Amino acid sequence: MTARIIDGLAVSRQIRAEVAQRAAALTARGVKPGLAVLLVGDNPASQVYVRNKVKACQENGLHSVLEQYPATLTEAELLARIEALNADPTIHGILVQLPLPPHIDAHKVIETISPAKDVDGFHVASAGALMVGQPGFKPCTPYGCMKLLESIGCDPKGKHAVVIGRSNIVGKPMAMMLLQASATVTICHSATPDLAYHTRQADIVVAAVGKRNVLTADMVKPGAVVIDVGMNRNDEGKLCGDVDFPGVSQVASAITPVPGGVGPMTITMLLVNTIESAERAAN
Ligand SMILES: Nc1nc(=O)c2c([nH]1)NC[C@@H]1CN(c3ccc(C(=O)N[C@@H](CCC(=O)O)C(=O)O)cc3)C=[N+]21
Repeated sequence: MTARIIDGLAVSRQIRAEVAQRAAALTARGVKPGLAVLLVGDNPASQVYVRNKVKACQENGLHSVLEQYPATLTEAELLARIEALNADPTIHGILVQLPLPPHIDAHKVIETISPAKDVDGFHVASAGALMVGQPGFKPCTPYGCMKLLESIGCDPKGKHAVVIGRSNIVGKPMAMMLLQASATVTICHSATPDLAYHTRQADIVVAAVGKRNVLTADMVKPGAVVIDVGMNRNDEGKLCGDVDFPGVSQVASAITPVPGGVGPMTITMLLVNTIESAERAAN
């Protein structure tokens, strides 16, 4: 079997077109959706990411503010900046790019963002809302993975989904979203003794570890759907995921590539959350 490749760029384009329409409608009503992106320090990868986020806003009719601060910014200064943005009616979403310098407590920073503007979905209130099935912002990466499943007509209901990785920003919320969609969910992680035992039973596998070749062809049930959240570099310095793509695509029925899979969806769902926030503010 050769798997269908799930095109994250194409799905992104479609959702971004809807975002642009909603942004235009809001703007016509006098509410231009606005995102503030805060970057502390000069991590080159972070600079590329935040620029891509700002660009995506511009392309789809959202207002964005990029605030760049030196690594010497104090935690108190950052918290004060967030408080000001919480109170700013032109801003509907606040994103503080991670990682933060070690002298700043990321947890404290995230908890200072108003849950109403937490478009990353990282606040404990957002995590709690997801857990109990209440409205709140969903973390963009797993939310994007759900949209990718939807795009190929894969309904998790009644399926066995295996999530590899238990991070607060991907693994845990991914498992919650799949559970909400009525999948039977297994969460595997670094202390799972026999990962392949679990993945071989999965109808859906989501790999979110941050390590190459975590999932190989022998670990996948024929016909399974495979979502690769990994972002790694191979020996040639090329971007690659957690999944052995050439091998697994011979066994799976559908698979996301890296790049061009989950990555673009993360930014797309950030736009969706920001629009959602602006719509709530306008109503
Ligand atoms: N507060 C916060 N929110 C985030 O959402 C957040 C963050 N901090 N810190 C860093 C990670 C990483 N992240 C990515 C987003 C898009 C791509 C993306 O578009 N990737 C492209 C390729 C990009 C390339 O070629 O380098 C793709 O996979 O096709 C990747 C990574 C968001 N993050």
